[in-house]
Amino acid sequence: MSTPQTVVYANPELLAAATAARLITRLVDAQAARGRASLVLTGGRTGTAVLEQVRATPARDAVDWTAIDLYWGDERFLPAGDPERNETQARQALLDHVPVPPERVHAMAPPNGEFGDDPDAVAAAYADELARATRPEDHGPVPVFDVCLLGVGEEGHTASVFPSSPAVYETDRTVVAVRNCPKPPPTRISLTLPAIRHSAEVWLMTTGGSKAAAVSMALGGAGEIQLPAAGAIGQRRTLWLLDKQAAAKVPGVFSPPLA
Ligand SMILES: O=C(O)[C@H](O)[C@@H](O)[C@H](O)[C@H](O)COP(=O)(O)O
Repeated sequence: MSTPQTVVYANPELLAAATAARLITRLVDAQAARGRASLVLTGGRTGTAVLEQVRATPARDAVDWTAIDLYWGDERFLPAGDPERNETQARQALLDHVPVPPERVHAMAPPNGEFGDDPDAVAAAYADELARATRPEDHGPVPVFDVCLLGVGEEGHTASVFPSSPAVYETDRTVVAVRNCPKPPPTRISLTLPAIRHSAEVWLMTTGGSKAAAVSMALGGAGEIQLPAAGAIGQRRTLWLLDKQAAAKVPGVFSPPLA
């Protein structure tokens, strides 16, 4: 497992633009090496802003969008097309603007989809889909995602794994239903930390002073039960991508001048 690296940006806009550039380069490198790439998307303002920046840059066309598999780290259990679904927001931000084949966009099913309104059934189906997508070299129940994008909540959640929740104690399943979420909507589908940790690289991205305490605790050695984001670690790389406000309580980190 990798040791977290921290990169601080002067403001959220620079974080989103620079992370979009970093992501494009990472995907291009993965495709150059293996002819394909896999990416786990996240909901939330920061994750969506990064996708919007990917869409906006000409460099996006360096990625072969027909040779990428897209997954989600979590999904709000809302009907297809609901504006609050992470899938809806990702499609509007980027996916509707690049030629990813529909069969390579692996959305978590909605309650009005083929697996019905039982979130446990939807979670199990997504776990099966991930298992089917694995190759022998993945050596596990989910693919080794090239990059797993994640946000961070004020109290330290990531994906939809919340502090001291049943999901954070999950050691076997790769995808679970989450109920009674402190962050609406109350019902979600989420990768578990063991699934997230199967990624080659995990990028946690967050901004704003309200996240500073959680970021400081996560990077200061907090345990994953109380601070699930602390357990989001990549096999080869773990990046914390922060603006100055979110990094304000992280000691000794290089911080650029305010742009
Ligand atoms: O469905 C969601 O809401 C996300 O998956 C969630 O994990 C989000 O990334 C964090 O809550 C941070 O959200 P912000 O970036 O908007 O602060």
